[in-house]
Amino acid sequence: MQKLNRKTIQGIESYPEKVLQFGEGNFLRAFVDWQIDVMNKANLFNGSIVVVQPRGYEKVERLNAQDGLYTLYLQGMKDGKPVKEHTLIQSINRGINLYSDYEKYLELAQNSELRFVFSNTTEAGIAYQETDRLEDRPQKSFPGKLTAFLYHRFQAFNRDNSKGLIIIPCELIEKNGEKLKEIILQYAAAWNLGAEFVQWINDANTFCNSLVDRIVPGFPVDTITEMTEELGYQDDFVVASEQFYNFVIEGPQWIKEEFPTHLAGLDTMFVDDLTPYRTRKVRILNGAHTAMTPVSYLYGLETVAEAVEHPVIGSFIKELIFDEIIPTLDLPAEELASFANDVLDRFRNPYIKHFLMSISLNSISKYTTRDLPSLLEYMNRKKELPGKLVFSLAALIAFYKGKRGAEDINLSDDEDILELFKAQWGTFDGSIESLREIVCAVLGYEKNWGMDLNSVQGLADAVTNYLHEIETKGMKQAARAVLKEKTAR
Ligand SMILES: NC(=O)c1ccc[n+]([C@@H]2O[C@H](COP(=O)([O-])OP(=O)(O)OC[C@H]3O[C@@H](n4cnc5c(N)ncnc54)[C@H](O)[C@@H]3O)[C@@H](O)[C@H]2O)c1
Ligand SMILES: O=P(O)(O)OC[C@@H](O)[C@@H](O)[C@H](O)[C@H](O)CO
Repeated sequence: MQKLNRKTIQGIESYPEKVLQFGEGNFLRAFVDWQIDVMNKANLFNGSIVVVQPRGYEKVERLNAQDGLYTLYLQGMKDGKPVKEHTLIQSINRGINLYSDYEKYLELAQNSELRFVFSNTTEAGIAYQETDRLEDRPQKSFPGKLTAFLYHRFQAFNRDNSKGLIIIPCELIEKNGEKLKEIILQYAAAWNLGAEFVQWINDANTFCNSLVDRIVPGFPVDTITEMTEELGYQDDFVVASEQFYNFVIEGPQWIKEEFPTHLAGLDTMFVDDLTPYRTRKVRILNGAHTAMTPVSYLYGLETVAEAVEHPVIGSFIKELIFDEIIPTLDLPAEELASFANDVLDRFRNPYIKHFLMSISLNSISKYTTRDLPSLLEYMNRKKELPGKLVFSLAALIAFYKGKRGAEDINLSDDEDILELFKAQWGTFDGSIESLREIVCAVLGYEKNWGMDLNSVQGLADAVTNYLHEIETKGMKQAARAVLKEKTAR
């Protein structure tokens, strides 16, 4: 079988390099790079992407072996009909290995046609790293790397304001653009880059906050053999995604002239305030994902679709969304219900296997940003605890015991979180008192929750009771019981 690259596939277009992208991951390839490919194929953007890997370099080298080409499978409902299609994405021109080719990175900073920066470095990526220096090749952090790039550009073009960039981070954190800019200015101060550089960052560059939405399970492990036969080439970067997408960019309307998604029939939105879109998406879609994962996995299920279609777990998820998350949001009820129903349909997508284990990564911090605000707001509004949200917190603590029956669970989270759970579950003697101690220690881990959750009235007791039920009766019985309850015990 021939390998995918620009020699084996004829007629691949090349475009001037207009975009620097931090991240070679599945999501960006199925989202931003796809949108740029759609615009290029409609002769509307005429630009290609240079990818740098935020950490390491192996993937970018492997992507270069395919000359940046890869296949995107889009599978799901499109205009009301189930559609499964694939397309060869040609928008990535090359990747740069920052460890061996840092000079090429600096050369790119001198390219006058370069205009955009996109990134997706996970929720952990937009962070200041005190040890980063301007002289490092490369800096450890993504914002450190970008600051060095921008400083080189500022010098190369002699402070020219017309050579600034439009910077659109896609990380799922609040005010991602503002946060990134803040850290760049922090580096500018720490590295003594001068007031003129700070002025140039402020005047010449446009930092946008953004919200992204598309379910991208990534490399289709279970169907790659049939796909390879269908494609007729070997592609190590195939990415599978749903059809649905939503890209909301908080930034000036003039960006549309340079990034004309609307002319290509893409409904990417440019808005003044993305807060309502973000809250709705993070609380309903991501909140449901994070809350359903430990419950469904310990129930014995593997994928999101199995969970939503399941008679018990499916009802659990619906009640969680409609009875406990939606009542804490301020958008019109009909709009929220329609969004939630669409989300449930997306979860049911029969074409893609979205594994619960892949969603489970960093679940403890995800619960803080995606579910805890709903739990606290519910308590604030109704003066009682929401049963399913509390139950899912108990299920999360059970999940972090690291066992599903005799099977080990491959937990993936920050070292301190894994240590906390290991130490706590290490003390478990089978009694409810010992479970209470575990719960109190977890709820008291302020570093994660941003507060001591033991101060939420009744929460420690309710979590302990649910955890006791999960431990003694098993998830199947415990989940069935919680369905009948309106509030937490
Ligand atoms: N896959 C989806 O459905 C989807 C949808 C919307 C948003 N997202 C977000 O995108 C992020 C990446 O998802 P993906 O599916 O592309 O995963 P992936 O594993 O394919 O890619 C992860 C990317 O993040 C980088 N990275 C990982 N840890 C990092 C760190 N500590 N600092 C800097 N960079 C780091 C990796 O180098 C890689 O580029 C996730 O955090 C997720 O929140 C994913
Ligand atoms: O990608 P994560 O690990 O941050 O979260 C898992 C899912 O909730 C997430 O990927 C959603 O599928 C996505 O946010 C949909 O746009």
